[in-house]
Amino acid sequence: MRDPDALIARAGVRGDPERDQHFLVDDRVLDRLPGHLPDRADRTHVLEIGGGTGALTDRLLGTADRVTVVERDQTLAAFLTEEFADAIEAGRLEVIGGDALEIDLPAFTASVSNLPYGISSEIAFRLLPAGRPLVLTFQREFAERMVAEPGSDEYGRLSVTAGHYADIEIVETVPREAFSPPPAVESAVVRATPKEPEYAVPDDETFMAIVRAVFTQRRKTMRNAIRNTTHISGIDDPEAVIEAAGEELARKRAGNVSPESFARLARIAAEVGTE
Ligand SMILES: C[S@@+](CC[C@H](N)C(=O)[O-])C[C@H]1O[C@@H](n2cnc3c(N)ncnc32)[C@H](O)[C@@H]1O
Repeated sequence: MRDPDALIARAGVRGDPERDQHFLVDDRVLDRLPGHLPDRADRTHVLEIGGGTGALTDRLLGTADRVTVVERDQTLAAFLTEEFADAIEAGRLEVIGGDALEIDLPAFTASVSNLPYGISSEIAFRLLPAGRPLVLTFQREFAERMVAEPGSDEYGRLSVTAGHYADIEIVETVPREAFSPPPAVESAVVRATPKEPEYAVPDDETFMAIVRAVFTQRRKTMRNAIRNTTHISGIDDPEAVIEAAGEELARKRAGNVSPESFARLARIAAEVGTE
């Protein structure tokens, strides 16, 4: 496997935190990342967002049939193309020099990525609906919000929406020193194993809009949160929704409402609350 420090030296770059560039330099963490995919994950086409100098790309080529890496920085994309010319030639690697938020992402069977932190949420919600296993590195605090349970301080919109698509687990925490340059905070590696939710929703958009709406008012009771956020939720008749949902839910705060109860609320809203 390629040495991460040697890759940085060959690329002749220094990670620029302003551009979300923190390169992983700890071999043990790098070696473990592909192995965090679920055992039965299909590794025929692994997508990596933010290739950097290619230390993770190299490990992915060791386990996947084919890898596509997206890198916005054109200097780094050019370096990856040169460094991994053999794999490209063999049809095992494609380097896309572009912004992962703007390009059409290719169909992939799994993704392992050390995400640019500035856009980790947007990227996660581009990847999760694909229903493929993901191993993603985030800021630790963000990862903790993803896995949080109802009733905890960290539980919120992110926990409900991520959990809608996948079982989310933190599989390891990564210290700042594992990166060059070190980021301001610790990181955590998350495994997302796709699943069908254990509840029915009228459609994902209605469910997501209601969750987004009521968490903007997380200190209010659900009764007031539903009333105050119809411009976000799209609910036309909040009083009918509150009445059908019942007093027990109306008195709770969003932070204590389970995903199943949000799903029930979305079903009620689709039935009685929207025109
Ligand atoms: C945290 S670094 C990870 C680099 C490498 N995978 C590693 O583990 O060492 C994130 C990388 O994403 C790239 N990046 C930042 N924003 C991006 C975007 N919108 N689309 C694609 N790549 C981006 C940065 O240039 C940087 O190389």
